[in-house]
Amino acid sequence: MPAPLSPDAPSLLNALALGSRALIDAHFWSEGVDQLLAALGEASGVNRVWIFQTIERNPNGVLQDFVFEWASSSHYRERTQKRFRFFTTLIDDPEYEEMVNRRERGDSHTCITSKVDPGSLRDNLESQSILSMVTVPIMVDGQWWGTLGFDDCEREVDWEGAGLQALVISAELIASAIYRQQLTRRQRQVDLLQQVAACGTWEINTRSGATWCSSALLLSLGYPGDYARLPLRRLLAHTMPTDRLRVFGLIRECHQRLQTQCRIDVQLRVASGQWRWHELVMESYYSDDGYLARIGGLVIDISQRKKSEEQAWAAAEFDALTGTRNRRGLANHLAQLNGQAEAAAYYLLMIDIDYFKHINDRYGHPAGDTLLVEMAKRVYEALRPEDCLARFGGEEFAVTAGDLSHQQVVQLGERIRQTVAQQPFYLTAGDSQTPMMVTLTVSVGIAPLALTSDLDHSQAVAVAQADQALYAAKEAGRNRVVAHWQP
Ligand SMILES: Nc1nc2c(ncn2[C@@H]2O[C@H](COP(=O)(O)OP(=O)(O)OP(=O)(O)O)[C@@H](O)[C@H]2O)c(=O)[nH]1
Repeated sequence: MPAPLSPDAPSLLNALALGSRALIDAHFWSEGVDQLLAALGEASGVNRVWIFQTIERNPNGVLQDFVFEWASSSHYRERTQKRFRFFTTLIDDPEYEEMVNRRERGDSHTCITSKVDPGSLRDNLESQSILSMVTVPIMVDGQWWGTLGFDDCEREVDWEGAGLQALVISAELIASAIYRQQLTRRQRQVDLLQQVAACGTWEINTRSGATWCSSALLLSLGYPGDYARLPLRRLLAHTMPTDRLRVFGLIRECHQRLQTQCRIDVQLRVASGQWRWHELVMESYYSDDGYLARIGGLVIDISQRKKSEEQAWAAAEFDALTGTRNRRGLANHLAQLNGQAEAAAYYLLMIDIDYFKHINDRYGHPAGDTLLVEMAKRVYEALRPEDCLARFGGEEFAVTAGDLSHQQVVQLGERIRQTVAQQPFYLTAGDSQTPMMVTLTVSVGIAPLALTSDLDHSQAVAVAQADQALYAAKEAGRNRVVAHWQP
């Protein structure tokens, strides 16, 4: 038997150079792999170069798929054979098991069939008329992704040495092409997810000021998705100036506490030029000496959520018909005043439309609604900006006013009464196109309102007293103002 041949290392290196260029240039990474295998096959003179992808390793065997092949002639092609489609090789032979273990560890394996101990590995090689074989595992991210193999059916080749080194480099080139392709695919998925979820990712290097934004974020801010790098000042210009100061303040606070995560709601100017609410989730990265090195994180468009919250807040605090505050809105307004203002003299004025039932009976409920809206507008005009008007229910309104003497608040009640009574309201009822003139009057009851720490109680007292005064006004003939302190 002649001594085994050694592959020509310079030809293999040349093939490697050609193949690596193909891997970089190819539009699809698989085309690059095909070209690399062909270059290596031709340079080494073997009959077949192949790649098996590892699908699963289980205790009994390995499930693989035959994914790439180059053959020196069609006679040596095997990939098209059905038996190589997702095939399982049973581990029933120590030599074969050792070979699989080596592949899993990332070690290459060479063999000359005539020197392999009898067993399933040798049977397998002989059944394919292979005289010598070399396999190099393709390790992607530390995992046995697959195997690059060279079969020679005409020669016994000794691959040890420079030839094998070239094959190891080939497997690494293929592994990095696979890794790149996996990253690109994942990147695309992340981009899609960010677009669907209206969010983006960003990072700022605090030392250099260099920024990085995901393509979804760039697109939402009005830049092309592949925009190389936004200058920091341009990125900051997308943040509402007042919010920018809050962000800086929060970062400073986090830094002092060496806190790594924080969040804040800010308004960002988006592609349309509108300001939209976003949630900034920030992660700080510190260097070993405690220096803030990078800040990055998520930015999520929450404008829809903010809008719903505002709508819910408005629904909870404002009256849907007249647009004035409701009972809860008035209570919250008073609670806010209580937090800020000195406990100045405050008053509650209860305003009730006289004989409103007649209006509904005569002109219909929708006309009555219109009158309530118009009435609220008129009362509002009689008030000072700091006074608060609320619809308490039905045809009853309440006003809170502060910083007035007893006499002044009675004058305010009088002004409200007059503004309603002095000018008629105009209504269209039913199918009639001609507006009808309706005169209205209101009765007003006034009581002092103490802004105390137990606001619920003092408000209830004021409502009861103002109601008594209102009742007195109704009893006295309506269209009048009565204060609780008046005899
Ligand atoms: N159109 C309309 N009517 C309402 C609304 N809420 C309450 N009302 C009506 O307001 C009327 C109140 O009637 P009453 O409590 O008897 O009082 P009034 O007729 O105004 O008489 P006095 O208060 O005694 O002067 C009822 O007919 C209610 O149906 C509303 O939202 N829209």
